[in-house]
Amino acid sequence: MLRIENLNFLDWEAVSLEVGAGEVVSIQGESGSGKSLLLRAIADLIPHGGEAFLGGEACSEFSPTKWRGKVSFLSAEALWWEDEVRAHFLNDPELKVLQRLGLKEECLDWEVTRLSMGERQRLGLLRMLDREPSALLLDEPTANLDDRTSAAVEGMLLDYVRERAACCIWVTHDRAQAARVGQRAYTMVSKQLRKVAG
Ligand SMILES: Nc1ncnc2c1ncn2[C@@H]1O[C@H](COP(=O)(O)OP(=O)(O)OP(=O)(O)O)[C@@H](O)[C@H]1O
Repeated sequence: MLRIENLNFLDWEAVSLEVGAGEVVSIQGESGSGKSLLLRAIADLIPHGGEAFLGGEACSEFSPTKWRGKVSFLSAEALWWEDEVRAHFLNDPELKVLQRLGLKEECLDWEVTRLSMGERQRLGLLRMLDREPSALLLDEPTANLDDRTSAAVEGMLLDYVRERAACCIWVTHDRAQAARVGQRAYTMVSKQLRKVAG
């Protein structure tokens, strides 16, 4: 379980939330309402008060790198630090996995600079799953994708959550997607996280 206790950042109201193993919680909200900041605070990427726990262990008991390996934040604009795509992976993704997401086998040999936004987004997702996180913090994971590829990404993420009993928070602007993927739905309004359904 991912448990968030009184997590606060900037002047947003403190957030407390539990996400069970194999559960997806969706978060919607207007642009600039603080959804990304919340995910970044949970991933310990920005200064915050309160605490997040994974399986009963507090974030503060982990090194930042270890915590982020277990509780992974996926931004629509993931950062790439090596020139070549392959260098970002611990294990090369299987061909059938690349094909499922509509990626070419040779894309692992490409320079990061030649990737389209959608290719970056899908490879960023595979890079995250390669590290086998226990919790996924997804910030608009299908933002740059066409409908068919978006469905493939959605399916892969939901398979991972189910098979690994991972905890997942999924930020999206797509109301239909929020209803499809989430067992519980929240919205960020007036600097508060409010439950809307489920
Ligand atoms: N260090 C900071 N100090 C003050 N305000 C900040 C800081 N970092 C971000 N903000 C502001 O906080 C607000 C929330 O940003 P955030 O990226 O979380 O929005 P969001 O809900 O994810 O939006 P979008 O849907 O457009 O991605 C924005 O107005 C942003 O400018």
